[in-house]
Amino acid sequence: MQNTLRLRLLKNAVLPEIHQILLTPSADEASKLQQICDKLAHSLSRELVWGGLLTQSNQLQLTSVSGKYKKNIQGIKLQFAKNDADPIAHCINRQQPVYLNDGLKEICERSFSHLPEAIQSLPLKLYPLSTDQQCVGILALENPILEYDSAADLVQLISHHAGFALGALHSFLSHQPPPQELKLAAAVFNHSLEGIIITDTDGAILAANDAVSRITGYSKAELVGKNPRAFKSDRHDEEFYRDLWRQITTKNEWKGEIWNQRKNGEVYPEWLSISAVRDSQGKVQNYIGIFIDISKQKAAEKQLLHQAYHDKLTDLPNRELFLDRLNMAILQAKRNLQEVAVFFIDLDHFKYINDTFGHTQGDLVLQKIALKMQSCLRQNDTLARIGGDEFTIILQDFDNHSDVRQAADRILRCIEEPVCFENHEVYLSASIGASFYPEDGDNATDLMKHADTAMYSAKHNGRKQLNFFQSGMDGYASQRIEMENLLRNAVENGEFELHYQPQFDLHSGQLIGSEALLRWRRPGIGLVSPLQFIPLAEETGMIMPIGEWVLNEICTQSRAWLKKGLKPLRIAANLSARQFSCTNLNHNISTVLNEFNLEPEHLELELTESAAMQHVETSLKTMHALKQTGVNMSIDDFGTGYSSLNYLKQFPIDRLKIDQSFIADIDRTPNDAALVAAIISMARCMDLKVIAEGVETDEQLSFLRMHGCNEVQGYLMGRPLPAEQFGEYLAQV
Ligand SMILES: Nc1nc2c(ncn2[C@@H]2O[C@@H]3COP(=O)(O)O[C@H]4[C@@H](O)[C@H](n5cnc6c(=O)[nH]c(N)nc65)O[C@@H]4COP(=O)(O)O[C@H]3[C@H]2O)c(=O)[nH]1
Repeated sequence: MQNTLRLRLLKNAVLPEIHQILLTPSADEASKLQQICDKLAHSLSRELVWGGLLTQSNQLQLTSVSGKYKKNIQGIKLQFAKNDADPIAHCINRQQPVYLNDGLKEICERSFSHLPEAIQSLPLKLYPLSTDQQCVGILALENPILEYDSAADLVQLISHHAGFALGALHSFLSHQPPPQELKLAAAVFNHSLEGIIITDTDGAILAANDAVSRITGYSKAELVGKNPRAFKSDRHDEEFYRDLWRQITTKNEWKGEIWNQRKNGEVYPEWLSISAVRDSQGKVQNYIGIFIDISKQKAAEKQLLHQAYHDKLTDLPNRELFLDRLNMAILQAKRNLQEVAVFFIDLDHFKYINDTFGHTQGDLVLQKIALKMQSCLRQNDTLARIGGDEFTIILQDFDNHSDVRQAADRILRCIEEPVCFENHEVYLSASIGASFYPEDGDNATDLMKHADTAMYSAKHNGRKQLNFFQSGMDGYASQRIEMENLLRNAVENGEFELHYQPQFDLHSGQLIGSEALLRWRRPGIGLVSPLQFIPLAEETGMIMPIGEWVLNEICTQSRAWLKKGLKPLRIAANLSARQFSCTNLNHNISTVLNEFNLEPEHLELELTESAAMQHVETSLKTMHALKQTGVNMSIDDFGTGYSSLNYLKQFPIDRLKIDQSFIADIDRTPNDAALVAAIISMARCMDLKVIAEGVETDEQLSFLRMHGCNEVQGYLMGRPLPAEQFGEYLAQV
């Protein structure tokens, strides 16, 4: 009873300590065995306890010895026979304790012959250190004296546990890389930039490296024992996690992007791979999660995606995104039986802004225009920039077409408000074309094409307006392309000619000049009015070579008439707004005058009021430069624009040309009569000459004379004539 009690006490005291030794993380089997020997020698008061481990060459090496003769025994390798007659082989093969009455003498006597007789013959009991599958060594204890004999059970239990633990460690080590590699693996684990988490099968974290703490914000102490569920964000639903675990169970791993939460609550994306670690029986032992924080990559990816679908200058959606949204809008409208409106917006004469102020300022203006347009749209309307000065809009959820018209009017009005930048103020306008789903097309391509066609029609009809697409406009678009091609060849093919219309002094009645008016003699068609092709030539830039041809032709003709002995005559040339904004215009004019040896005062440049007033500051500079060349200058179509008198005073011009629309109605519309009278008196005050064009009747002529108009031009006095006929006319006057 006493022995049983003592044994129980011993068991309670010794077993946990032995377990502690066995579970302490260490790969050194001999040292664990040594600690066990020491513990048993001390607790059971034995003079000799030793432990031997089986070597690869099948010897038993006494790696651990406790007791007085430790030094003499430790390290000895015992050779033993394979059959059960050898007690060591018996213990190992049968996995049973073996009692040695004659102690060490019974095993490999030669190995211990140097020891004192008392030790050599100390009775011993050998216990196998074994698992079910294999034996890794032997634990030997001085034979228990009788009173402690019952401790044999305890020693057997210990040897069994030790055998199991050492066996497991042995098989682990035999599958592991050598210690140097183990150290390297540990270094990789600790210093890896990837977060590495090892959990048990319940998901409790057993180990986490520094990167995990850095990424999640939890300290290592906080992490151990925690379930990675703590990192869950609300970005994924339960099905996502169910699917994740389904994959780990069936495919042993899951890889993918996941949004997790840091300790501070911040949700971030990570690239995570979770693998299940299984034992040789395929049973899951652990889970290993390896992840990297991809928030920076995600941000860069987002940025790239944004750039791919947005315009760099205005940050508005670009063509790709616009088409994508339009397709969506069409699908939605199809479902809800609704309409979609598409606007194609082109700024009128935007090129002048770039040409005049430079591209940087031009870009600034575009940004301001984009902001303005955005401000007059609803939140779910899409505004995109699809090219230089081209914008497109998708409108949804409107009741009728008049709502769409109102939206377009709002846009037109806000574009017409002055744009201020640095010390400048510019006035712009736009032309808008609109098409509707399903009326004008059931797909994005057709709707865009038709809105574009409608926009060209708006330009053709005088700009600054909205035109809805109509089926006949298709023809207009193809006509336009055809016309553009024909115009391109017209200069080269010599299809242009100039007609000259005389201008007279109203008081003396003398011929004082002429205006050169362009005609296009289209093969097979005949003469085409400039009104039919000048706007297109302006738009496409074709006006530049055409304008150059006109100036050259005027000079050639003047020289020819002079050569014929005719009196020199002032000839007025119409200058397009595009030509006027050309930076080396004054140089070109001087060159051509020099080339033909003509006096500059015999050339007059007519600039329309709207072109002159468009960029007044620049106009002023250009006009002064032109004036330096000695040519005359006049403002054409005066009265139709919005001249600022303040600027007008500063323009170095010689005459104002009153637009023929006022002259036509002088005798019918009192307002026009009053306006013409006012223009004449204002010009007089400003010391400018006034010429009235489109004079067709004697009444108009009398009115102009009565109000002091200086010069006149019109069918009443003479129609425009081809050069040859005009030469003949000149010869007569
Ligand atoms: N009803 C009526 N019309 C009269 C009368 N007297 C003259 N006209 C017409 O009025 C227009 C006057 O030219 P504009 O105002 O400069 O208006 C010109 C001018 O703006 C432009 N244009 C003509 N030639 C050129 C050119 O070489 N370059 C440029 N950029 N534009 C040109 O085309 C416009 C139209 O030219 P045209 O068809 O030749 O038309 C001419 C002329 O034929 C009249 O008594 N009654």
